[in-house]
Amino acid sequence: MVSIDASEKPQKERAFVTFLAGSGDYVKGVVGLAKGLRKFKSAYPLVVAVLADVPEEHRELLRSQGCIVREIEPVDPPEGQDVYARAYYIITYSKFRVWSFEEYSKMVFLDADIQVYENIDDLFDLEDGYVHGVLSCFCETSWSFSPLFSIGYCQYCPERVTWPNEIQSSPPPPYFNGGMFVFEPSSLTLESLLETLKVTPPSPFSEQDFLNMFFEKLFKPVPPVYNLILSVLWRHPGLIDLERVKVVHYCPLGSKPWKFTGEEPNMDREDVKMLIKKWWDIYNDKSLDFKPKSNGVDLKDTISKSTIIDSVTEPSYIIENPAAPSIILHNYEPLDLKVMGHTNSEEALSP
Ligand SMILES: O=c1ccn([C@@H]2O[C@H](COP(=O)(O)OP(=O)(O)O)[C@@H](O)[C@H]2O)c(=O)[nH]1
Ligand SMILES: OC[C@H]1O[C@H](O[C@@H]2[C@@H](O)[C@H](O)[C@@H](O)[C@H](O)[C@@H]2O)[C@H](O)[C@@H](O)[C@H]1O
Ligand SMILES: [Mn+2]
Repeated sequence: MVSIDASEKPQKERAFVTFLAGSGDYVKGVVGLAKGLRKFKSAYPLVVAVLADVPEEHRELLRSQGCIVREIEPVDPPEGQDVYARAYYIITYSKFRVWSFEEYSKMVFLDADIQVYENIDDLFDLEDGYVHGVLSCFCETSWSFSPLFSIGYCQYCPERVTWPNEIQSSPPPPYFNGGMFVFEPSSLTLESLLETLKVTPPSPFSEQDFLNMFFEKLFKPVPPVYNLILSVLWRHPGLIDLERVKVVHYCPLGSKPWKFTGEEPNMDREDVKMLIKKWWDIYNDKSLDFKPKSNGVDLKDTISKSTIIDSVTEPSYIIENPAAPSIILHNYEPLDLKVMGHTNSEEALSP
């Protein structure tokens, strides 16, 4: 019997992974994310889990930007009334398929409406056996269905309200935003996710609610600079130092850079306009386009990308000279693995 000692066992790779559905403009988000990870010299590739409805032209565009495109089966939403905060949240359960990518030892999931503004490879060194993510803010009206919203509770300022006993004896467990999480792929975990989903009714934030319930005992918060939900800027002024933010999540309605008009509430803020421009600067930076190499020869010249890139309409929104961010707030320490020892939201949020 041939034995392979640990040193010979092929090291599994690490990778970032995102999710893409439909033939719309989210593909621009993935192109931007691929270029952002390249800009900040990430050591790991970007895998894109695509549903069958993503057109070949978009898949080719993503491959031309160095992405690893993997088609996944959709995950059907649980039986029950459609209660989603946004109608399209019905498709986001399909994110669960990323647990099937067992050729990777560790993955960092990033929504397609996320951009990185620093290298975040340190996330891969977080403790194994847990799901790591950034706490959600409960202050947007998208949370108005929740009693937490009614009493004004938010994880970003837990001391703001005294916890009324009539609701429950203590604040809820930490709850993370489903746009960024660190996990280890496992087909057993995927099977358990899917089996549990069958007996779990739908809820407003679909897969995000489900993942928080499923991983309640295995979730460890990381500092908000690793997934700045844009609305935290106006819901909690005085909390985040924009200069130190590593990841921006363009969540709020109207904040998707590829369809930004500046008309929705808060979209006329100088800090929002600055972050939209930062996104476009990366998206439009041709020096960040993927340059495949073979035997050291730059194959870029042999791939006629112009026909592919042009197929994605050029940016419809450019802001000239937005003001620099006017908010200088608490500094967050860069992710220090010792921080990973904390077990509650207060510790995770403490500067
Ligand atoms: O038409 C769509 C809508 C959503 N998504 C994917 O689903 C994620 C979650 O949707 P979104 O980011 O819009 O939700 P939010 O974070 O704004 O609540 C997106 O980032 C994409 O990765 C997609 O690919 N196509
Ligand atoms: O399907 C549920 C979605 O729930 C999350 O979006 C929400 C959530 O973050 C709320 O906390 C915000 O208030 C809201 O604005 C934002 O849209 C994830 O970003 C997204 O990837 C996905 O999981
Ligand atoms: Mn998102």
